[in-house]
Amino acid sequence: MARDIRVKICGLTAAADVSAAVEAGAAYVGFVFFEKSPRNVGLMQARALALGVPPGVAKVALTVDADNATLDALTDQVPLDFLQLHGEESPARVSQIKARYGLPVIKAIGIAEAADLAQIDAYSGVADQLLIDAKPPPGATRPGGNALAFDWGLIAERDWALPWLLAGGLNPDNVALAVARTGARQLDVSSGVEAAPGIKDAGLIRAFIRNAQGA
Ligand SMILES: O=C(O)c1ccccc1N[C@@H]1O[C@H](COP(=O)(O)O)[C@@H](O)[C@H]1O
Repeated sequence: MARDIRVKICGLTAAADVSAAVEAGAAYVGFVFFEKSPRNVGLMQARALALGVPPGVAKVALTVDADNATLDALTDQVPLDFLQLHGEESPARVSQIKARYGLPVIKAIGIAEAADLAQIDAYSGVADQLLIDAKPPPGATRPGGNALAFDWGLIAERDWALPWLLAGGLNPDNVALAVARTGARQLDVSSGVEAAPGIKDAGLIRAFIRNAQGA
């Protein structure tokens, strides 16, 4: 039987990839605003992509420790449904951003060991959703999008009051196991549906969502 799993396809840079994600059944599409990422998009590029997203599919902007000037321009130019904060934003900064922009916030938390799970509680009162991702490896040039999974056993049998997404190293081959091990109802993927860093593959997007939903 098909599972009711909501999928976010992140790091979209082309209209054809947005269409592929939407047609495959994505619940969220994500645009990366981080210059060191191969998936980085400019404001006008993101605006054009976001305007092509149909109602019912949430548009998410991913930023990393962005300042107010950057977020002012972003939220002014690009129609958005969520901000995904993927840096070291403190709980106080998350609250400030929520109040200033009036958008729900997804806060990314990097996990490498059990002690990192304490971060989840720290953000539970302020974020609208959590994104539980692998902590970047030493020397990484970006805090996510590294095709790296964490030990799913660390969150097996766990649940939190907030809605949450599982991320980090997911791909069409491991997604069913990830869902079975963690009980995640929402998933986020970027590298695992790419032919090369920053180049999405429509076939992999379709396979990911199909395998995630067990269809
Ligand atoms: O995708 C990026 O380049 C990126 C840059 C900076 C922060 C986060 C980024 N990606 C997010 O990381 C997770 C996991 O990605 P992956 O599936 O392991 O490639 C996901 O939320 C991406 O959107």
